[in-house]
Amino acid sequence: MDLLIYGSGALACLFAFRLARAGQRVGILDHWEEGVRAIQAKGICQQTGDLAVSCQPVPATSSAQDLSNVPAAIVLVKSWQTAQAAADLAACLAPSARVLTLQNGLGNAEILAGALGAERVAAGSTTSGATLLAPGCFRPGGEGNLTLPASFESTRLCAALRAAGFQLAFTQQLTGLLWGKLLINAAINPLTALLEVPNGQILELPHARRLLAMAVEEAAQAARAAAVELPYTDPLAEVESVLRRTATNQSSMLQDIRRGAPTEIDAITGALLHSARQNQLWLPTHETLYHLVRAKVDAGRLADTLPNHA
Ligand SMILES: NC(=O)C1=CN([C@@H]2O[C@H](COP(=O)(O)OP(=O)(O)OC[C@H]3O[C@@H](n4cnc5c(N)ncnc54)[C@H](OP(=O)(O)O)[C@@H]3O)[C@@H](O)[C@H]2O)C=CC1
Ligand SMILES: CC(C)(CO)C(=O)C(=O)O
Repeated sequence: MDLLIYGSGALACLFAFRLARAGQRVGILDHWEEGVRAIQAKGICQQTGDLAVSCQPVPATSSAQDLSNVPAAIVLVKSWQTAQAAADLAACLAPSARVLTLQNGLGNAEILAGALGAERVAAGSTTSGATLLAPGCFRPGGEGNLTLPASFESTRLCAALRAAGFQLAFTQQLTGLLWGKLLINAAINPLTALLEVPNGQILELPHARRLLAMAVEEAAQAARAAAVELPYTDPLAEVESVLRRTATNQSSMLQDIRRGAPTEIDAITGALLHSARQNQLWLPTHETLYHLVRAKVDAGRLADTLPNHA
């Protein structure tokens, strides 16, 4: 295997499918047994808008002990699973292996670097979207950008991603890049999760659009207070463009809410609020969105414990 995708959720399936379709020797490692079993049985299946399904065989395992000397990996699990990913990768990577995280939120690269060494780990960012329809089966949610640190340009990982058709861009401004994605996620994910709408609907609902604009303005203020230069000049135009490009996608936070899983609200909105607080900045819209998402998750858990009166 030349490249390991750590994860078997929506985006992990999208990346592994495209790499396998391009003839790359890609494999999957994840602890989600149902996802791994489905991929072992049928491969990774992509369903497109016209309901056409095509499947690619991809080797998959739920145990790092099945792997050794893996030369490169991309981490595509949720931020609460990053510590587990770090421990697994430490057990199966080759000493010279490079690891790329494309996860949302802040703090993932630091967790991986703690276990693997900072020189082996880099964080990038993607605005591609995908929705998991069933274990091992995904629907792509629109073409996005894939931006990587300049230090990654010559790696075999980039060659594999290019061969799979990903459009790569490179940056020296990693903090700006990660904050650029943080702002997009902090604006889109909580709103779509709370309203339970696909990304594009936010643009159709006037009050949601107003909240989006308020969230974008506050996040841009937090970036300025942290002396971070965002990778775009007009944050609202950028967020609206992502919404249009991924209009049919269910955001990853909405997908979490729908299956009663933990959300990435802490790595996204929590990280933004933390930075703002350090700079004595108050972000009322994000503070409210943060607590509403937490309350919605708690309410969902409570509902699961109540007797069914139907
Ligand atoms: N999806 C998207 O469009 C995008 C996602 N991202 C980021 O990429 C990273 C990966 O996200 P994403 O691909 O959405 O992750 P998913 O939620 O699809 O998958 C992550 C993990 O959740 C568990 N899981 C997934 N689906 C189910 C299910 N139906 N039932 C039970 N468990 C399930 C599995 O692990 P386990 O059982 O161990 O919990 C799986 O490995 C995140 O950081 C995300 O923010 C970034 C851009 C876009
Ligand atoms: C870009 C976006 C909003 C696509 O859905 C995403 O990153 C996510 O869902 O987490």
